[in-house]
Amino acid sequence: MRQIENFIAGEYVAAASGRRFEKRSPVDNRVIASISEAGRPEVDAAVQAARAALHGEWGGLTADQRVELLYGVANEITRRFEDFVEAETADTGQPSHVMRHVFIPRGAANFKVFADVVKNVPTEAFQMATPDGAGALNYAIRVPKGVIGVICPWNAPFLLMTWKLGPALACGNTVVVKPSEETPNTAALLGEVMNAVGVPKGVYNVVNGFGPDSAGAFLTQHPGVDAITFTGETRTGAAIMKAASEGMRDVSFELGGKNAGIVFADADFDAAVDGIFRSAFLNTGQVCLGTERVYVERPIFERFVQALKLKAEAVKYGRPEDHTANYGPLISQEHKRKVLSYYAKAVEEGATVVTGGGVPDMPGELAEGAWVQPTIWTGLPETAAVVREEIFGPCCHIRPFDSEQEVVALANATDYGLSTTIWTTNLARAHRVAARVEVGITWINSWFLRDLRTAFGGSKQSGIGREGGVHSLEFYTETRNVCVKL
Ligand SMILES: NC(=O)c1ccc[n+]([C@@H]2O[C@H](COP(=O)([O-])OP(=O)(O)OC[C@H]3O[C@@H](n4cnc5c(N)ncnc54)[C@H](O)[C@@H]3O)[C@@H](O)[C@H]2O)c1
Ligand SMILES: O=C/C=C/C=C(\O)C(=O)O
Repeated sequence: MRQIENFIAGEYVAAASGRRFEKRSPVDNRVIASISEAGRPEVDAAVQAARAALHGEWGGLTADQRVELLYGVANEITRRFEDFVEAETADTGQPSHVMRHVFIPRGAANFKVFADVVKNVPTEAFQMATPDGAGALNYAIRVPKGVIGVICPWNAPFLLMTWKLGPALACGNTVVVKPSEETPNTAALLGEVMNAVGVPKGVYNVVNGFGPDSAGAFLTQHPGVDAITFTGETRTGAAIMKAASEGMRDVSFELGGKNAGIVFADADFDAAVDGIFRSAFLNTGQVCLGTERVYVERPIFERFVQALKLKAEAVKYGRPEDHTANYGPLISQEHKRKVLSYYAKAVEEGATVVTGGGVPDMPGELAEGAWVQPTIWTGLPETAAVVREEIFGPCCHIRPFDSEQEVVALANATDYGLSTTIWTTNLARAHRVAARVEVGITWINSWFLRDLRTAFGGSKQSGIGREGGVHSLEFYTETRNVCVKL
């Protein structure tokens, strides 16, 4: 069984309280790790270490020197690729080939892309006239914001953590990370990488624990934290925003979604079925950008439902290292209970269960894991709880539509606004609909195709702010204007 400690000022340390909690495997519910739960003293020490690093060697580095170090971090992640794959699959139970091809490579990319952004982005300058005719010159300088609190979810732990660390460190900040209690492994491993590469002590710190009355709350309430970046549930975002209001600390939030997939009758049918299948069921539906509401134009509705059903019924359950498997368990027993409660609610609400709706028959010790069937419903009104609320499981409701106007209204009738995926071969319509859907991220004839230079974030209750490319600089730096009278 793995022992996971906190990582403070370059050292792995257990909490003074001696408190530990257990991590169970999603695959078979075995206890696989014991984790030290940081209390206020450890959070305090981590924030102080991060502050000291800002004023120490790290703060004295040039941008070029930081960029070199971050390239070193990316290369060391690549060198230890299999360790990261192993750590992430242990935590999430997802197929290792998905980790190998999608999630872990993004960890290295997240450091490289933001190193490049910081190296290449210009700062603004404005010349202005003055009454004496000599003029003045304004120019901007960017400075790091300071100590950043980084609060992470469990669904794509390494990708989502490094998506914040890359720009935070490239901009010269220091960080204290609170990984999800469900997925502490890769954050701990990254400490070894930082030390191996020579990132100064205190730049990267990790405190483990839960949210309320634990490391998450202690960190977000800590007055030594200058800004907080958070990915997770909208409800948690509200609690963190409250904490951040004390001291007027800035926040960047990537929150929940109830994303719509829109399939027009003229779409490339097989590509649309494949795309919606991936968006609903990749990572067992635990993707913030995933599709839980599917709208299909009436002429192809029945055929589409049948085709998606066939694919959902063909998933191969199995352990992460089983190369023939393409579908994993949910993250935890707790999440399994939540998803199954929605499966039951859908039936109570009068859904037609096209496929799934329960727990698969798993052999041997896998029967103890957090497995649920991929599930498709039809026939529910838009007011049904399973059509309105984020379930974060492998399920979707499919409804027919008759016009472009109708489907835009349906897609927008939600408090969330993270992403959408539109399938059509009519380009003019694709652009029209994309402009009218109230979300931060729209994919046309694709899904989760990521260019890390683009703006990423949600509208409405799906988030505050945008990260990605130069947009990340808005959050991770403070812009100062200098006005020089000539
Ligand atoms: N918009 C995006 O980019 C994006 C990406 C991935 C996941 N998500 C969302 O994340 C959610 C799933 O992740 P989750 O269940 O881990 O989310 P969560 O909100 O339950 O937990 C996220 C993190 O916040 C911590 N936390 C909880 N309460 C806290 C508090 N009061 N103060 C400080 N920290 C606290 C948790 O310990 C965890 O580390 C889904 O809603 C999903 O849509 C959004
Ligand atoms: O589960 C959510 C996945 C989010 C993806 C990103 O934040 C990203 O690709 O940068």
